Amino acid sequence: MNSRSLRIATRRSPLALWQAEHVKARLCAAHPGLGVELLPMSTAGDRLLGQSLATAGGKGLFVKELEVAMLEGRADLAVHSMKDVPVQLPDGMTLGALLAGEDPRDAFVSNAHESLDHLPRGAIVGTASLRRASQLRALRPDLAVEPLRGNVNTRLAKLDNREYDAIILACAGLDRLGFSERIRERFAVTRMLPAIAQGVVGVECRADDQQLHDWLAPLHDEHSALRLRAERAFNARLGGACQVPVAGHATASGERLRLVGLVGAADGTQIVRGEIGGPVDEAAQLGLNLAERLLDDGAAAILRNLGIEV
Ligand SMILES: NCc1[nH]cc(CCC(=O)O)c1CC(=O)O
Repeated sequence: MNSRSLRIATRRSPLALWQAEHVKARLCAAHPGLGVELLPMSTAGDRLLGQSLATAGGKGLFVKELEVAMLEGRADLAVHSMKDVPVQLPDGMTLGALLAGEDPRDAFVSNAHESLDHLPRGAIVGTASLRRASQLRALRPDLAVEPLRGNVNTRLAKLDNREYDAIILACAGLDRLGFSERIRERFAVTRMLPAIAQGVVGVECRADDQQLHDWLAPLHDEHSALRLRAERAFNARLGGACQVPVAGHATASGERLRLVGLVGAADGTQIVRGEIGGPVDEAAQLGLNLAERLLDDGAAAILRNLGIEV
Protein backbone atom coordinates (compact mmCIF):
# COMPACT_ATOMS: atom_id res chain seq x y z
CA MET A 1 0.00 0.00 0.00
CA ASN A 2 1.05 3.57 -0.71
CA SER A 3 0.58 6.39 1.73
CA ARG A 4 0.94 8.94 -1.05
CA SER A 5 -2.20 10.17 -2.74
CA LEU A 6 -2.07 11.79 -6.19
CA ARG A 7 -3.74 15.07 -7.15
CA ILE A 8 -4.62 15.65 -10.82
CA ALA A 9 -4.81 19.32 -11.81
CA THR A 10 -7.45 19.73 -14.51
CA ARG A 11 -9.44 22.37 -16.32
CA ARG A 12 -13.16 22.40 -15.60
CA SER A 13 -14.50 21.88 -19.11
CA PRO A 14 -16.45 18.63 -19.59
CA LEU A 15 -13.74 17.32 -21.97
CA ALA A 16 -10.91 18.13 -19.55
CA LEU A 17 -12.79 16.53 -16.65
CA TRP A 18 -13.50 13.43 -18.75
CA GLN A 19 -9.81 13.09 -19.60
CA ALA A 20 -8.73 13.58 -15.98
CA GLU A 21 -11.29 11.00 -14.78
CA HIS A 22 -10.04 8.64 -17.48
CA VAL A 23 -6.43 8.92 -16.31
CA LYS A 24 -7.55 8.53 -12.70
CA ALA A 25 -9.40 5.33 -13.64
CA ARG A 26 -6.40 4.00 -15.58
CA LEU A 27 -4.06 4.73 -12.64
CA CYS A 28 -6.40 3.10 -10.13
CA ALA A 29 -6.83 0.03 -12.36
CA ALA A 30 -3.05 -0.35 -12.75
CA HIS A 31 -2.32 0.28 -9.05
CA PRO A 32 -5.15 -0.94 -6.82
CA GLY A 33 -5.23 0.99 -3.55
CA LEU A 34 -3.58 4.10 -4.96
CA GLY A 35 -5.44 7.26 -3.93
CA VAL A 36 -6.14 9.70 -6.79
CA GLU A 37 -8.21 12.87 -6.65
CA LEU A 38 -9.02 15.68 -9.10
CA LEU A 39 -8.13 19.32 -8.50
CA PRO A 40 -10.31 21.31 -10.96
CA MET A 41 -8.97 24.79 -11.85
CA SER A 42 -9.91 27.67 -14.12
CA THR A 43 -7.26 28.75 -16.63
CA ALA A 44 -6.72 32.01 -18.50
CA GLY A 45 -7.80 30.22 -21.69
CA ASP A 46 -11.16 29.37 -20.14
CA ARG A 47 -11.70 32.94 -18.88
CA LEU A 48 -10.97 34.54 -22.28
CA LEU A 49 -13.46 32.52 -24.26
CA GLY A 50 -14.87 35.56 -26.03
CA GLN A 51 -11.65 36.11 -27.96
CA SER A 52 -10.09 34.05 -30.67
CA LEU A 53 -7.40 31.79 -29.32
CA ALA A 54 -4.84 33.33 -31.66
CA THR A 55 -5.37 36.91 -30.47
CA ALA A 56 -5.72 35.88 -26.81
CA GLY A 57 -2.22 34.43 -26.77
CA GLY A 58 -2.26 30.84 -27.86
CA LYS A 59 -2.46 27.37 -26.47
CA GLY A 60 -0.25 27.95 -23.44
CA LEU A 61 -3.21 29.76 -21.90
CA PHE A 62 -4.86 26.45 -21.12
CA VAL A 63 -1.96 24.82 -19.35
CA LYS A 64 0.00 27.48 -17.44
CA GLU A 65 -2.09 27.49 -14.22
CA LEU A 66 -1.93 23.71 -14.10
CA GLU A 67 1.87 23.81 -14.46
CA VAL A 68 2.21 26.39 -11.70
CA ALA A 69 0.12 24.17 -9.40
CA MET A 70 2.50 21.26 -10.06
CA LEU A 71 5.66 23.34 -9.68
CA GLU A 72 4.34 24.68 -6.35
CA GLY A 73 3.50 21.17 -5.16
CA ARG A 74 -0.27 21.71 -5.02
CA ALA A 75 -0.78 19.04 -7.69
CA ASP A 76 1.21 16.02 -8.90
CA LEU A 77 0.09 15.67 -12.49
CA ALA A 78 -2.01 17.37 -15.15
CA VAL A 79 -3.93 15.73 -17.96
CA HIS A 80 -4.06 17.49 -21.32
CA SER A 81 -5.30 17.08 -24.85
CA MET A 82 -1.79 17.11 -26.31
CA LYS A 83 -3.05 19.34 -29.11
CA ASP A 84 -3.28 22.15 -26.53
CA VAL A 85 0.22 21.68 -25.09
CA PRO A 86 2.96 23.97 -26.46
CA VAL A 87 6.03 22.18 -27.80
CA GLN A 88 8.25 23.81 -25.17
CA LEU A 89 7.43 22.69 -21.61
CA PRO A 90 8.60 24.79 -18.65
CA ASP A 91 11.90 23.81 -17.01
CA GLY A 92 11.43 20.90 -14.66
CA MET A 93 8.28 19.56 -16.34
CA THR A 94 8.03 16.51 -18.57
CA LEU A 95 5.48 14.29 -20.28
CA GLY A 96 5.10 11.30 -17.96
CA ALA A 97 2.78 9.35 -20.24
CA LEU A 98 1.17 9.64 -23.66
CA LEU A 99 -1.95 7.52 -23.94
CA ALA A 100 -2.88 5.46 -26.98
CA GLY A 101 -4.30 7.73 -29.66
CA GLU A 102 -7.98 7.84 -30.46
CA ASP A 103 -9.49 8.98 -33.76
CA PRO A 104 -7.18 11.79 -34.97
CA ARG A 105 -9.60 13.06 -37.63
CA ASP A 106 -11.73 16.18 -37.77
CA ALA A 107 -15.49 15.85 -37.70
CA PHE A 108 -18.14 17.55 -39.79
CA VAL A 109 -21.11 18.21 -37.50
CA SER A 110 -24.42 19.50 -38.78
CA ASN A 111 -28.09 18.99 -38.09
CA ALA A 112 -29.37 19.60 -41.62
CA HIS A 113 -26.50 18.57 -43.91
CA GLU A 114 -24.91 15.18 -44.24
CA SER A 115 -21.44 16.18 -45.41
CA LEU A 116 -19.25 19.11 -46.41
CA ASP A 117 -20.02 18.43 -50.09
CA HIS A 118 -23.76 18.67 -49.39
CA LEU A 119 -23.57 22.20 -47.91
CA PRO A 120 -25.28 24.80 -50.10
CA ARG A 121 -23.26 27.72 -51.44
CA GLY A 122 -22.70 30.42 -48.83
CA ALA A 123 -23.44 28.15 -45.87
CA ILE A 124 -21.99 29.29 -42.55
CA VAL A 125 -19.39 26.95 -41.04
CA GLY A 126 -18.07 27.56 -37.53
CA THR A 127 -14.49 27.00 -36.46
CA ALA A 128 -11.98 29.04 -34.48
CA SER A 129 -9.02 27.16 -35.85
CA LEU A 130 -6.88 28.81 -38.54
CA ARG A 131 -5.84 25.34 -39.62
CA ARG A 132 -9.43 24.23 -40.21
CA ALA A 133 -10.41 27.57 -41.76
CA SER A 134 -7.54 27.44 -44.22
CA GLN A 135 -8.33 23.90 -45.38
CA LEU A 136 -12.09 24.54 -45.47
CA ARG A 137 -11.65 27.62 -47.64
CA ALA A 138 -9.39 25.70 -50.00
CA LEU A 139 -11.96 22.89 -50.31
CA ARG A 140 -15.02 25.16 -50.54
CA PRO A 141 -14.16 28.82 -51.28
CA ASP A 142 -17.89 29.62 -51.47
CA LEU A 143 -18.58 28.93 -47.78
CA ALA A 144 -18.67 31.56 -45.03
CA VAL A 145 -16.19 30.40 -42.39
CA GLU A 146 -16.97 32.14 -39.09
CA PRO A 147 -15.34 32.09 -35.64
CA LEU A 148 -16.65 29.63 -33.08
CA ARG A 149 -15.26 29.40 -29.57
CA GLY A 150 -16.12 27.74 -26.30
CA ASN A 151 -15.84 24.19 -25.07
CA VAL A 152 -17.21 21.28 -27.10
CA ASN A 153 -20.63 21.39 -25.43
CA THR A 154 -20.94 25.16 -25.96
CA ARG A 155 -20.03 24.79 -29.63
CA LEU A 156 -22.67 22.11 -30.16
CA ALA A 157 -25.23 24.34 -28.43
CA LYS A 158 -24.39 27.20 -30.82
CA LEU A 159 -24.93 24.87 -33.77
CA ASP A 160 -28.28 23.72 -32.35
CA ASN A 161 -29.17 27.39 -31.86
CA ARG A 162 -28.84 27.77 -35.66
CA GLU A 163 -25.97 30.23 -35.48
CA TYR A 164 -24.13 27.97 -37.98
CA ASP A 165 -25.12 25.50 -40.71
CA ALA A 166 -22.27 23.23 -39.69
CA ILE A 167 -19.26 23.20 -37.38
CA ILE A 168 -15.93 21.37 -37.41
CA LEU A 169 -14.65 19.67 -34.26
CA ALA A 170 -12.18 16.93 -33.42
CA CYS A 171 -13.67 13.43 -33.54
CA ALA A 172 -11.75 12.47 -30.39
CA GLY A 173 -13.41 15.04 -28.15
CA LEU A 174 -16.88 14.16 -29.46
CA ASP A 175 -16.24 10.43 -29.05
CA ARG A 176 -14.97 10.89 -25.48
CA LEU A 177 -18.02 12.92 -24.46
CA GLY A 178 -20.51 10.48 -25.98
CA PHE A 179 -21.42 12.66 -28.98
CA SER A 180 -20.23 10.23 -31.70
CA GLU A 181 -23.68 10.05 -33.26
CA ARG A 182 -23.55 13.79 -33.98
CA ILE A 183 -20.66 13.28 -36.41
CA ARG A 184 -21.98 13.30 -39.99
CA GLU A 185 -18.59 12.86 -41.67
CA ARG A 186 -15.15 11.92 -40.41
CA PHE A 187 -12.78 13.72 -42.77
CA ALA A 188 -10.05 11.61 -44.34
CA VAL A 189 -6.76 12.98 -43.03
CA THR A 190 -5.72 13.57 -46.64
CA ARG A 191 -8.65 15.99 -47.02
CA MET A 192 -8.57 17.82 -43.69
CA LEU A 193 -5.16 17.26 -42.12
CA PRO A 194 -5.50 17.15 -38.31
CA ALA A 195 -3.78 19.36 -35.75
CA ILE A 196 -0.46 18.29 -34.32
CA ALA A 197 -1.18 15.63 -31.65
CA GLN A 198 -4.94 15.62 -32.20
CA GLY A 199 -6.61 12.72 -30.41
CA VAL A 200 -3.78 12.04 -27.96
CA VAL A 201 -4.21 12.57 -24.22
CA GLY A 202 -1.00 13.21 -22.29
CA VAL A 203 0.08 13.45 -18.68
CA GLU A 204 2.44 16.22 -17.62
CA CYS A 205 4.34 16.02 -14.35
CA ARG A 206 7.54 17.15 -12.64
CA ALA A 207 10.59 15.56 -14.24
CA ASP A 208 12.08 14.61 -10.85
CA ASP A 209 9.04 12.68 -9.55
CA GLN A 210 10.40 9.18 -10.10
CA GLN A 211 7.70 7.42 -8.11
CA LEU A 212 5.02 9.00 -10.27
CA HIS A 213 6.90 8.09 -13.46
CA ASP A 214 6.85 4.45 -12.36
CA TRP A 215 3.11 4.60 -11.69
CA LEU A 216 2.47 6.21 -15.09
CA ALA A 217 4.53 3.69 -17.09
CA PRO A 218 1.64 1.23 -17.71
CA LEU A 219 -0.43 4.06 -19.25
CA HIS A 220 2.21 4.98 -21.83
CA ASP A 221 1.82 4.10 -25.52
CA GLU A 222 4.93 3.98 -27.69
CA HIS A 223 3.10 4.59 -30.97
CA SER A 224 1.67 7.85 -29.61
CA ALA A 225 5.14 8.81 -28.41
CA LEU A 226 6.65 8.25 -31.88
CA ARG A 227 3.82 10.09 -33.56
CA LEU A 228 4.19 13.09 -31.28
CA ARG A 229 7.96 13.15 -31.54
CA ALA A 230 7.68 13.67 -35.31
CA GLU A 231 4.67 15.99 -35.22
CA ARG A 232 5.95 18.18 -32.39
CA ALA A 233 9.41 18.54 -33.97
CA PHE A 234 7.70 19.59 -37.21
CA ASN A 235 5.54 22.11 -35.33
CA ALA A 236 8.45 23.46 -33.27
CA ARG A 237 10.35 24.42 -36.43
CA LEU A 238 7.27 26.24 -37.78
CA GLY A 239 6.64 28.47 -34.79
CA GLY A 240 4.99 25.88 -32.58
CA ALA A 241 1.80 27.73 -31.77
CA CYS A 242 -1.82 27.69 -32.81
CA GLN A 243 -1.60 31.22 -34.23
CA VAL A 244 -0.15 29.37 -37.20
CA PRO A 245 -2.24 27.36 -39.67
CA VAL A 246 -0.07 24.25 -39.34
CA ALA A 247 -1.32 20.68 -39.60
CA GLY A 248 0.57 17.43 -39.32
CA HIS A 249 -0.08 13.77 -38.88
CA ALA A 250 2.38 10.90 -38.44
CA THR A 251 1.77 7.17 -38.52
CA ALA A 252 4.24 4.45 -37.64
CA SER A 253 4.09 0.98 -39.08
CA GLY A 254 6.77 -1.43 -37.95
CA GLU A 255 10.09 0.38 -38.17
CA ARG A 256 8.81 3.01 -40.63
CA LEU A 257 7.31 6.37 -39.85
CA ARG A 258 5.40 8.55 -42.31
CA LEU A 259 4.63 12.20 -41.66
CA VAL A 260 2.31 14.42 -43.69
CA GLY A 261 2.32 18.15 -42.96
CA LEU A 262 1.06 21.45 -44.26
CA VAL A 263 1.15 25.18 -43.71
CA GLY A 264 -1.73 27.22 -45.10
CA ALA A 265 -2.66 30.84 -45.54
CA ALA A 266 -5.69 31.65 -43.37
CA ASP A 267 -7.78 32.50 -46.44
CA GLY A 268 -7.05 29.12 -48.01
CA THR A 269 -5.63 30.64 -51.19
CA GLN A 270 -2.30 28.96 -50.59
CA ILE A 271 -1.48 25.64 -48.96
CA VAL A 272 2.02 24.17 -48.87
CA ARG A 273 1.90 20.44 -48.28
CA GLY A 274 4.48 17.68 -48.08
CA GLU A 275 5.22 14.19 -46.92
CA ILE A 276 8.27 12.38 -45.59
CA GLY A 277 9.09 8.82 -44.55
CA GLY A 278 11.94 7.19 -42.68
CA PRO A 279 12.99 5.01 -39.75
CA VAL A 280 11.02 5.43 -36.52
CA ASP A 281 14.16 6.12 -34.51
CA GLU A 282 14.66 9.31 -36.54
CA ALA A 283 11.14 10.62 -35.81
CA ALA A 284 12.20 14.06 -34.59
CA GLN A 285 14.67 14.55 -37.45
CA LEU A 286 11.98 13.62 -39.98
CA GLY A 287 9.69 16.27 -38.50
CA LEU A 288 12.43 18.86 -38.73
CA ASN A 289 13.34 17.87 -42.30
CA LEU A 290 9.74 18.10 -43.50
CA ALA A 291 9.41 21.53 -41.87
CA GLU A 292 12.56 22.74 -43.64
CA ARG A 293 11.27 21.46 -46.95
CA LEU A 294 7.90 23.21 -46.56
CA LEU A 295 9.63 26.45 -45.53
CA ASP A 296 11.63 26.31 -48.77
CA ASP A 297 8.47 25.53 -50.75
CA GLY A 298 6.65 28.69 -49.65
CA ALA A 299 5.69 28.18 -46.01
CA ALA A 300 8.31 30.72 -44.90
CA ALA A 301 6.52 33.45 -46.86
CA ILE A 302 3.10 32.48 -45.43
CA LEU A 303 4.46 32.57 -41.88
CA ARG A 304 6.29 35.85 -42.44
CA ASN A 305 3.01 37.38 -43.63
CA LEU A 306 1.54 36.38 -40.26
CA GLY A 307 4.41 38.09 -38.46
CA ILE A 308 6.08 34.82 -37.46
CA GLU A 309 9.86 34.67 -37.78
CA VAL A 310 11.16 31.27 -38.85
N1 LIG B 1 -8.85 23.17 -28.67
C1 LIG B 1 -9.77 22.43 -27.87
C2 LIG B 1 -9.57 20.98 -28.01
N2 LIG B 1 -8.45 20.39 -27.56
C3 LIG B 1 -8.53 19.07 -27.87
C4 LIG B 1 -9.74 18.84 -28.49
C5 LIG B 1 -10.22 17.55 -29.00
C6 LIG B 1 -9.61 16.33 -28.41
C7 LIG B 1 -8.22 16.01 -28.88
O1 LIG B 1 -7.77 16.43 -29.94
O2 LIG B 1 -7.54 15.24 -28.15
C8 LIG B 1 -10.42 20.05 -28.57
C9 LIG B 1 -11.75 20.30 -29.14
C10 LIG B 1 -11.81 20.29 -30.63
O3 LIG B 1 -10.87 20.72 -31.32
O4 LIG B 1 -12.83 19.86 -31.18
